[in-house]
Amino acid sequence: MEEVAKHNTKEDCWVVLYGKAYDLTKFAKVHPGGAKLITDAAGMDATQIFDPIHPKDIMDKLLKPSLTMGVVDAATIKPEHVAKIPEAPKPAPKKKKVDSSDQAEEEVEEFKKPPLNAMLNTFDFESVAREVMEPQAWGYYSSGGDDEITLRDNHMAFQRITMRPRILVNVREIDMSTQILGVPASLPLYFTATALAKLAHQDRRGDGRGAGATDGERDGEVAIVKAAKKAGVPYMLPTLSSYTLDEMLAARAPDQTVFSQLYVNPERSRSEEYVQKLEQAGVQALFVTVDAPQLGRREKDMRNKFTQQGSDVQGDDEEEGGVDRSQGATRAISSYIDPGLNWEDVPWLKSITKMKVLLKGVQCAEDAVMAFKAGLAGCVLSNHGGRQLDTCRPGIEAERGRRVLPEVMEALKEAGATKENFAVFIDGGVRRGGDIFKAVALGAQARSGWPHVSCRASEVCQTCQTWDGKAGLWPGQVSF
Ligand code: HEM
Ligand SMILES: Cc1cc2nc3c(=O)[nH]c(=O)nc-3n(C[C@H](O)[C@H](O)[C@H](O)COP(=O)(O)O)c2cc1C
Repeated sequence: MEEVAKHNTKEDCWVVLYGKAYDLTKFAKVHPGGAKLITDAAGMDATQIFDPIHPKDIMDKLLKPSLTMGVVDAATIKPEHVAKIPEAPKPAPKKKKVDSSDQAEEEVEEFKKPPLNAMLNTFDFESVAREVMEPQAWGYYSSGGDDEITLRDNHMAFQRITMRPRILVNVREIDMSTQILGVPASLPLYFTATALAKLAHQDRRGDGRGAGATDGERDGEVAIVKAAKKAGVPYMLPTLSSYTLDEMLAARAPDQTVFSQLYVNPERSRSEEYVQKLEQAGVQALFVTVDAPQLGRREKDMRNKFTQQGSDVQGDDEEEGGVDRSQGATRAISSYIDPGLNWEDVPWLKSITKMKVLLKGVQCAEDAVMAFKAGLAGCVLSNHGGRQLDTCRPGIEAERGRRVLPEVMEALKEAGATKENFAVFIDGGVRRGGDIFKAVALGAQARSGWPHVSCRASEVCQTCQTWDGKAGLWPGQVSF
């Protein structure tokens, strides 16, 4: 460790991860999370801060073997060598007035997490998550592209769709079970792929009880695999997971079927290898993400990081400063998501697997029809939860002149597609059961609900003010 500690500058940056020292000097400059996260740990053991974010095998996948400088003797790692998560400024705790006989005093009100069974919908979960998650992780989870117009509109579009009930229908027996791509599901819903699940389920307080953790566990995607089994719905494993693929697959119950999301790597052989592994493990369907060829600009998340890392948005360092850093990230992200992927690659995608291949991120009728004609198994109408290109239409949009799902369904029918030969899914803004109902009624086959919290109530006040004149809560929010 003494040897590693000598390489403790931006220009000469070695970092220890899981007992091995890596020379990250060059890699830091193209690191999608920004150089600072790595150079701040120069000469140190960064395992503690790395673990909640990345799978253990990411170095083997992305770094040249020559950058592994050697194995570090654990006995030589002293507490001062261990890089710690910087203390993030937490929002000031809420205060309440307490009347005493003399004067009104202010008392700090600690946030108490309500019991799980008091959280009834995703708005409730979001309210709690905002309080208990680390601000940096919350920034990553809750932010959308640019002005977050699409992010908000995704749910607003559901609110614009109103019910027209028919009466005197026998609803004594209700069965919501269905099949999603041949996989039985207890209701028409699957858990979609979301990167970096450990960020919401980690131990960052040093007391063994992390933000979302119950017994000091940090289960991330592994917990979602188990929850999907319990709920009887499929889960789409993310490519950019915080657990390794093997760990996620091993968490499955013997009879559990999962899907997988795929970001196509510019080195196609890497994707081929990944897909083969999925296929061998019995994964049923491959959802290729096509709406993120370049990284969306999440300004709230960026601002959050800068506040916490104490760097200047107009920073003088090309790699670390606000705008430049984000462009650095955009350049770097194309090192593992191929921005050149196009329709001519579809035959290749179909040729590398026997799994059903679908496109995730289709946003208009023309592309849905092209996917059908290219012989794909289906598509997800999605704008990536408003995290990529802002001002896109919500997949559920049904208003005249802006329609997406109804337009897609009509065009597909005209092109000869049927429920049996082409599946249409939808995601974005699904926050409660009624939303799933609306999507199914309009023709989609399943809704992909976000397994974590996904209503952006934090941003809602503004929206609410314009929407119903009341600041604060959406209808149905916080009921405890
Ligand atoms: C001190 C060590 C590290 C820390 C604290 C760290 C932290 C982060 C964070 C917070 C992000 C999310 C950025 C965003 O979405 O805005 C990120 C992204 C990323 N990092 Fe790291 N990282 C570290 C080391 C590494 C290493 C060694 C590699 C690869 C060998 C790596 C590869 C990536 C990749 C590919 C992404 C983009 C995809 C993703 O979000 O998973 N990182 N990193
Ligand atoms: C924190 C977060 C991470 C995500 N990561 C991925 C990802 O790695 N791959 C992907 O295809 N979609 C990703 N998505 C998009 C989701 O799969 C889905 O399209 C979107 O969240 C649906 O909108 P909703 O958040 O309003 O439910 C992510 C979404 C969130 C919120």
